[in-house]
Amino acid sequence: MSQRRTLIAGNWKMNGQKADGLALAKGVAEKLAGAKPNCDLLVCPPTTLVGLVAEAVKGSGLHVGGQDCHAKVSGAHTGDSSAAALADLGCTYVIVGHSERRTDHAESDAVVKAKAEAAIAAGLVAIVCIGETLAQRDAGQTIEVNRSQLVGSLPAGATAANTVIAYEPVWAIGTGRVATPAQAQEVHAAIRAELVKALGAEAAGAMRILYGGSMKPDNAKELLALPDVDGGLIGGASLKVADFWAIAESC
Ligand SMILES: O=C[C@H](O)COP(=O)(O)O
Repeated sequence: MSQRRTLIAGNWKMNGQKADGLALAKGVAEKLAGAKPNCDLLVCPPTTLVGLVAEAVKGSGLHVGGQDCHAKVSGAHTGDSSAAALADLGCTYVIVGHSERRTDHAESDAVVKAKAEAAIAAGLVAIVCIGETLAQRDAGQTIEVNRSQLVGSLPAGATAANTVIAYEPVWAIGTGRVATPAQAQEVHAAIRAELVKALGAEAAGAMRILYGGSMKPDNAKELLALPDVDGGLIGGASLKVADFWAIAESC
């Protein structure tokens, strides 16, 4: 049996305002009060809602996370949020290096690594995202691209307790085109092998690697059953209580 506890993480992205965000978070927390799925559950609302959501679900067992943090603790960085501030609001996780941030904000592996290190220093678990584009996959570069992003983005001092890796093929995000189980397992196994080199077999064996990219209730069970898939980072399907819960129940 895997020593890794499955993590089902919802990334709401830039969706939700007070009323619908609260309803969504409370809806998931209420489900959690009635039944305990065989996984950890996390929601990552937009920064504008993190404090409100964290207060609303306090004590429910539902984890709350940020979608990004700055690498610095404080200072003149207009519009950014520090990892410490997210922790202060009640977050226990933060996503770093999502492909949308790598693209929209030109975040390099070095920036992502620095953000992950800031997250860990603030006591958060860093969810470090990597993944290839369709052009890179078509060019046969999938494994090398993911290997290189992983090595460049992995925080110093990474352990299974403070770091989670999320493999998100860019071509599968928000497209409805999910990776096949064989495609997902191939990359997850390659990531695990690279983690063994970087951290040793024990830490690598215990570290969770999530799959993200059009994970839905109808494909989650098959993906989550793969030997090196330890959970999901879910966008669209995390915006509906029923869909997110159905995925959690397939753990
Ligand atoms: O962070 C989540 C991913 O980008 C997946 O999004 P999606 O489930 O809408 O494809």
